[in-house]
Amino acid sequence: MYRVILASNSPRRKDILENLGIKFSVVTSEVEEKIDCSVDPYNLTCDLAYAKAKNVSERIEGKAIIIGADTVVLHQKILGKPRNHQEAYEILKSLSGKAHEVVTGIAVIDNDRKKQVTEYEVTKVYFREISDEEILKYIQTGEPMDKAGAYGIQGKASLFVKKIEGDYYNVVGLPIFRLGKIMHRYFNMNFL
Ligand SMILES: Cc1cn([C@H]2C[C@H](O)[C@@H](COP(=O)(O)OP(=O)(O)OP(=O)(O)O)O2)c(=O)[nH]c1=O
Repeated sequence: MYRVILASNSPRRKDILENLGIKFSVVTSEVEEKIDCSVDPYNLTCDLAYAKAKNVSERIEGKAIIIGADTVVLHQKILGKPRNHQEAYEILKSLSGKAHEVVTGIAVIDNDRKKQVTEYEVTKVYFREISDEEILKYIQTGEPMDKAGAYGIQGKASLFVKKIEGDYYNVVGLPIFRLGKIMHRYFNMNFL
């Protein structure tokens, strides 16, 4: 039986996988994430997800299936995590009243069979108009700072979301529908 390792520091990704009742361990990757806005954003998330999974696969002993992921928000440009409150304000202001994409790249590596699969998932998110006062109050909750696009749909930013098209879990950081398909199709593993 293969060990499953989640190569992520994100508590949200851990929660999503735990929800499925799968046995896995977490090993945080040592990849320093750099968002190069000149590259194709879909490839970027795949490359970063792969770099995280690969980094962990090189540091562990024994056979394992390693899962890495990377999430960005796309609205005119690639939006990662805000560096400070001012940037969080600017990002949220730009998302107000508009639709944007949340893209998560996912990489799965089987270190024994030297097999690897990388794909990405896109979810469209529609925000209502958000007033400056609401943006400032939201920033005070502390929610935006460790999240791509400066918001968490699973938290108080749910108040801003009119509708979404696609996988909700993809927005939270782990496209579970796609991951389930990859595991079944390429790694012969069934989460059910
Ligand atoms: C848009 C959005 C993002 N996010 C989070 C998911 C990711 O944790 C984070 C994007 O940052 P990532 O760089 O993808 O991940 P991470 O640094 O948190 O963890 P690691 O690299 O170790 O895997 O934003 C939410 O939790 N809710 C949301 O609604």
